[in-house]
Amino acid sequence: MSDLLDVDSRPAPESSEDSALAEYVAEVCRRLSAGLLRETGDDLRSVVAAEVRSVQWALEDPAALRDRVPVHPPRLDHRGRVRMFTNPVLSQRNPLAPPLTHVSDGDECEFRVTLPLQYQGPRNMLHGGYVGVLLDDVLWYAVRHASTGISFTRELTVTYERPVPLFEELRIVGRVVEAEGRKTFAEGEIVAGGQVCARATGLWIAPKPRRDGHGSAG
Ligand SMILES: CCCCCCCCCCCC(=O)SCCNC(=O)CCNC(=O)[C@H](O)C(C)(C)COP(=O)(O)OP(=O)(O)OC[C@H]1O[C@@H](n2cnc3c(N)ncnc32)[C@H](O)[C@@H]1OP(=O)(O)O
Repeated sequence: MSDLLDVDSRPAPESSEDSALAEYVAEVCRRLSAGLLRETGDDLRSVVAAEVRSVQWALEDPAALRDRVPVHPPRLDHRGRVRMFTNPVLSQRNPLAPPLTHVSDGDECEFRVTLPLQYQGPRNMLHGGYVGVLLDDVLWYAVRHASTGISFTRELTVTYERPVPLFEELRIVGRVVEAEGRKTFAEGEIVAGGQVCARATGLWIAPKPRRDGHGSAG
């Protein structure tokens, strides 16, 4: 993940081992979610027992996760407050996030992900609402990358051209089309197997400057 999403460079107010533990437990939660939706009977019990054992193992042997470098440890903001990266699409520490892998910035920002069962809408296809969530986040990121402050999504139009598949790698791409004052227009798409499955266009607006000259977001 790019430094763009770091709140500050000050050290995380918890040990690296604890940050690694939190991200590991989030991974276990993701596997458990998929297992609960996939398995029944004895297989379900085996999956649950195996994942509970893996958390016990990580808790009982602090050295077990020594080689893992936390991706999103908590940070301190400029007022010294603890800031957790909670984003439900990108955060390694949030079990709700797949999370996406950041591939590149530049004229286009690109992320990749292979989505498991818990994101299913129609059989083997991504839920349409989550298609919008992915595009909102990646287009927001492209806007953030191209500008100095934080903007909020004002308008997002999604066109569903073909089903977005689960269980295969997706490319999610976003780019800025035009910037004018507080407004930034962006567009992007989700691509699977070389085919565009969904497109989005949208408008992001930076909050009005406060009287002290700062934006009101963040
Ligand atoms: C650090 C790590 C963090 C990491 C955090 C990672 C977060 C990722 C999040 C992904 C993105 C999100 O989900 S963001 C969350 C979802 N979005 C929201 O909750 C936003 C809710 N809406 C709002 O708060 C507000 O509407 C704002 C702030 C967006 C804008 O309010 P405002 O500032 O009062 O806007 P307003 O004056 O009406 O409009 C500004 C200008 O835009 C024009 N305008 C308005 N709408 C349109 C339109 N559809 N098309 C053209 N132009 C328009 C107006 O005419 C005006 O032009 P002119 O008169 O200036 O010419």
